[in-house]
Amino acid sequence: MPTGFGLIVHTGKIAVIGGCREYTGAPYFAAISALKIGADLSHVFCTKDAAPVIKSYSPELIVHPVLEESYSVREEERKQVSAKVVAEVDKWMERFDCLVVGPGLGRDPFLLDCVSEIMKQARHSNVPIVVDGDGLFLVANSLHLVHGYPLAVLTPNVNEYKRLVQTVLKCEVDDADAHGQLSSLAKQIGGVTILRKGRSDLISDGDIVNSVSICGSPRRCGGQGDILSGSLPFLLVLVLQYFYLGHAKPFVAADRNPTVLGCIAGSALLRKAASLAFETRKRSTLTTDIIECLGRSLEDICPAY
Ligand SMILES: NC(=O)C1=CN([C@@H]2O[C@H](COP(=O)(O)OP(=O)(O)OC[C@H]3O[C@@H](n4cnc5c(N)ncnc54)[C@H](O)[C@@H]3O)[C@@H](O)[C@H]2O)[C@@H](O)CC1
Ligand SMILES: Nc1ncnc2c1ncn2[C@@H]1O[C@H](COP(=O)(O)OP(=O)(O)OP(=O)(O)O)[C@@H](O)[C@H]1O
Ligand SMILES: [Mg+2]
Repeated sequence: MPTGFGLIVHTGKIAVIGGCREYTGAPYFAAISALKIGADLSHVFCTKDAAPVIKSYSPELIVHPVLEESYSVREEERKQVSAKVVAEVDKWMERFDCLVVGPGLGRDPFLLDCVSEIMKQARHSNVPIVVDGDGLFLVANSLHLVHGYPLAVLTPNVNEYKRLVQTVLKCEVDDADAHGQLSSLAKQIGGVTILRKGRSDLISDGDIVNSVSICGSPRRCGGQGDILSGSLPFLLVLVLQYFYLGHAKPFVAADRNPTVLGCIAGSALLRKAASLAFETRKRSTLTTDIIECLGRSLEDICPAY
């Protein structure tokens, strides 16, 4: 990865699609992590009742209260409301360098239908998409949303991975053949990049499998996955920009898939930050403590000077 990038590269307007009545922490963690590692602007598209809560966490975030859940929309209004929601996000689309779909999104069917349309628009505009949390629930039931899209990254945790394996490969998770199974899964979804989170993070686009196992944290507080999904866009965009320089056809010319490289960097960044936070906070470590260590972790991996 090039050094000094923080000074020269403008990467980044990131949008997180997530945040509903139940979950306001996850989209905040993802969006603030993007800013903490170098994104210029971080937007959150969430439901109307989640928006004031997320706004109150931080003045740094741009929060759009546009998503709707079934309970707030009458049956006969759904088509019209859906078109409005999709248009609200679409008018911003060309300004975004990457979307993160899923942190704290919830599983409301109407909301997920709208998010499917948003993903189609993003794909149509060639915007990279990181799919996490409830976004993976959506994708497991609607694989066509990401199938064959080289700019899609899926970041399943243990449960989300199990669901993907069951749905796509029609079998159970086989840890004796973890690399082979991950590779088959990525191939079956048309070569998307999958980052399987766990004791070691495994990353594959269906070709080789990379493993990141540098020291993380033994503390498993909720929200660490959200830091990862929020950090990935900046790193993906950075690596993609680097590969595009001087390459007419980056996916052909590059000897490594840039989305895989971005995932390796993201995994190392988070694990290092979690380890730094645990050094001082020990068992009281929370996600906010890890976010505070992202800057130091980034300097260790890729110094600004
Ligand atoms: N503060 C917040 O608002 C948070 C909201 N979240 C959101 O909550 C929604 C559901 O996400 P969850 O992560 O709960 O999804 P899951 O339904 O996949 O549950 C994950 C659970 O699996 C358990 N687990 C972890 N490792 C395991 C292992 N090796 N074996 C067995 N169980 C293991 C953990 O206890 C974890 O709670 C998503 O939208 C997500 O983004 C989470 O991101 C956590 C933080
Ligand atoms: N057993 C483990 N030991 C060390 N690090 C781990 C372990 N499991 C996960 N991690 C690290 O924590 C990160 C988040 O993974 P995790 O499985 O907690 O995601 P998640 O369940 O989606 O989190 P969230 O609570 O944000 O939804 C991974 O990238 C990985 O590096
Ligand atoms: Mg998660």
